[in-house]
Amino acid sequence: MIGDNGDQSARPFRSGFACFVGRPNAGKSTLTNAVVGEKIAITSNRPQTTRHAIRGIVHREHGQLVVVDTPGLHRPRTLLGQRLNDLVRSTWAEVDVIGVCIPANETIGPGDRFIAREVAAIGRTPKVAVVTKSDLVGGDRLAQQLAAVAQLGEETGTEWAEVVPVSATDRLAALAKKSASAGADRVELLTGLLLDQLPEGPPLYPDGELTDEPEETLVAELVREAALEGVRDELPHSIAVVVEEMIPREDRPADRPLLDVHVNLYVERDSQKAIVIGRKGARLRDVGTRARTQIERLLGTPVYLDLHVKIAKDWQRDPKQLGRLGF
Ligand SMILES: Nc1nc2c(ncn2[C@@H]2O[C@H](COP(=O)(O)OP(=O)(O)OP(=O)(O)O)[C@@H](O)[C@H]2O)c(=O)[nH]1
Repeated sequence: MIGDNGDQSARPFRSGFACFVGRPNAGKSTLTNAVVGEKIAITSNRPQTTRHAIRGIVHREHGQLVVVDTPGLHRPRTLLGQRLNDLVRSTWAEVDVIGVCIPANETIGPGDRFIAREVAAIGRTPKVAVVTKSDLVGGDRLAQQLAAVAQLGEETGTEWAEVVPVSATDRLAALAKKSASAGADRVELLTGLLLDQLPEGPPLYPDGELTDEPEETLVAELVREAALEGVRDELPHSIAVVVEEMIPREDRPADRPLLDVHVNLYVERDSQKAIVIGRKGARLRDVGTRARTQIERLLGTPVYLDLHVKIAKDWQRDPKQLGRLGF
């Protein structure tokens, strides 16, 4: 609102980058989606789901916040693991504010301390502690966790600019108009606090743009998300997805368009291929149906999804294959 309120109109426009860090499964991707208000990053209950630095863009009257989603930092066991860690560190060094995510329902452990120390070393970049998944605990436990997070800051030499509890899932539900709650509202509060930490500057992206990721990447991630559901052990890390082609079907009436989407899903071994495809192809059909629904929502057009499972032997350890698969 532009009025004659001196304070409001004098408020400078701020813009810049934020990232959420935290150990695997801390809720970083879900929080990115909740802050941006759209499904930009895929999520799953398997650790290390995130592989790409995906940006979501938040537009507010007085600022623009670009959220970069990074993988969780972890002990690298493969070349992919090493590259992911490098990606995380280089992202941290570039952003204007870091949100350190710590789940409300889990005791603070060595992983959180490791990350807090790493971010403390990044010097002057402001750090906001975000206590995620606040919906999973009661008020007493939440209060204890907030105190533990303050303590973590002291122990590791990290100076928290703010400590904020949030529920990203409640926020996403509220956005879908299903409910309202304090945890959901505090996502908006967090967004404001992050914006306050940004330098003054003009918008970095056009109004209304929610992400600068190419559509192909988002589509590939939606397919990977569908494929991850229900698979176990090492298989999630062995799945890579590449969109080969997206072309509008010719000879369709203008009011009934159809987009042909050709996707290859790579696994590392024959046995994994069999699991992904399932008995008589049942599992792959199911993955295709779920992915197609999400892709149609994202792109706003009916889609024909052509999904193939291929083997890229031991791709996680092979530099050439990593390159081809976009890492
Ligand atoms: N109840 C509840 N669950 C949440 C919330 N945020 C995330 N989760 C769940 O926690 C799990 C991990 O969430 P992600 O957002 O994928 O976590 P992440 O930190 O991005 O994980 P990596 O990509 O593996 O590093 C998923 O099952 C989410 O649904 C929340 O606010 N409340």
